[in-house]
Amino acid sequence: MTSAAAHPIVGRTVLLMGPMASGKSSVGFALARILGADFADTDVRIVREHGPIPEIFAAHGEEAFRDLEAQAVADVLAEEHPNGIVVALGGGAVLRRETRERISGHHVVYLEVAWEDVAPRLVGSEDRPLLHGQAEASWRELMAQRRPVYETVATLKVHAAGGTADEVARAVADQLIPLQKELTRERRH
Ligand SMILES: Nc1ncnc2c1ncn2[C@@H]1O[C@H](COP(=O)(O)OP(=O)(O)OP(=O)(O)O)[C@@H](O)[C@H]1O
Ligand SMILES: O=C(O)C1=C[C@@H](O)[C@@H](O)[C@H](O)C1
Ligand SMILES: [Mg+2]
Repeated sequence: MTSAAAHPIVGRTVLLMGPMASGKSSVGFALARILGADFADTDVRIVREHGPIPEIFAAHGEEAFRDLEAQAVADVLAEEHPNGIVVALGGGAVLRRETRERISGHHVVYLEVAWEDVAPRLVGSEDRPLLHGQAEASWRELMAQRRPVYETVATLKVHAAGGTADEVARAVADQLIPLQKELTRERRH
């Protein structure tokens, strides 16, 4: 494990973004451990406070879910995390402009995957209402709409299917740390 004092990400906020099943939650948890940072998952916070995501979609619709999600992101960013925090976002969180504005200035890591990578991970998935039981067609359609947003918002893009979640987290850390060093050096000059 990298010691918290030894790496320049300490105290920073890192947000993980990407499509359903790209590994935001699993990689985020592992990355927080590597960085010695706190971890939050906005989907988990919403479920804890408001109940299962499919029930929120069914009872109140997607926009109501997006309101809760935008608030969850705002709340986590307003908290004090002296050791830094890794935040797993929901797959559609960056569709909201207010969220894009709030996260700008932080590290936003795009976990890039293809359908073929995530298909085995989505087998039997029942907690993703936007897939409507037609996982491949729905996932591909959402990606066609969202890829340009992900590409625009990302400060770092990482291929997220070349190994286990722990290995992907290691790859993210290995790219984030020099990036932050570079940013810190630029700010000093
Ligand atoms: N690199 C990986 N290799 C293999 N399996 C993985 C990898 N990353 C995540 N998984 C598995 O894929 C599934 C989905 O991962 P995870 O829940 O982390 O994705 P997510 O991006 O948070 O999805 P969602 O948008 O629905 O929140 C989980 O069962 C997880 O264990
Ligand atoms: O991609 C999406 O729009 C979603 C992804 C999940 O993380 C959840 O936030 C929810 O199921 C919606
Ligand atoms: Mg997740």
